[in-house]
Amino acid sequence: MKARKRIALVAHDAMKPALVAWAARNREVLARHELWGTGTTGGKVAEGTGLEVKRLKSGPLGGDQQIGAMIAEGELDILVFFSDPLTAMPHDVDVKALLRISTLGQVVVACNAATADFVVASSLFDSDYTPQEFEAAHAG
Ligand SMILES: O=C(CO)COP(=O)(O)O
Repeated sequence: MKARKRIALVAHDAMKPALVAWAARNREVLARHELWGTGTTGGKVAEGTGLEVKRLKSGPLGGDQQIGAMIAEGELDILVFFSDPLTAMPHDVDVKALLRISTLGQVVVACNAATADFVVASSLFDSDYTPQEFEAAHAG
């Protein structure tokens, strides 16, 4: 991972205000990185914060899968995904697939504001940390 992180922002409808509020609170930090988002989330974050967000398709229409494909290609470092734990989603399989490929791809995943705050506060966030180098440094 390079110092300039490639960050995907995704939120289910009930969680969009919380993600926009989180992004606004961390606007200065996020402005130094490359931001991607599913369609509606990306639009709301851009509108609410003035940050530049590259928008993919809406989640239920393939946006989650597009983000998953980027992760499979090694094109994203961090996924901030405020999922709704209280509502059944028609595209639940896409959500599961996205979290699965994120786990496999060593992507940093934050599913709520508490974790997202820890991620941006980490000393690793503004470093050239890579999970592979970290493992090598701490092996045996
Ligand atoms: O459904 C989503 C994630 O599963 C988010 O999609 P939107 O940002 O287009 O609402």
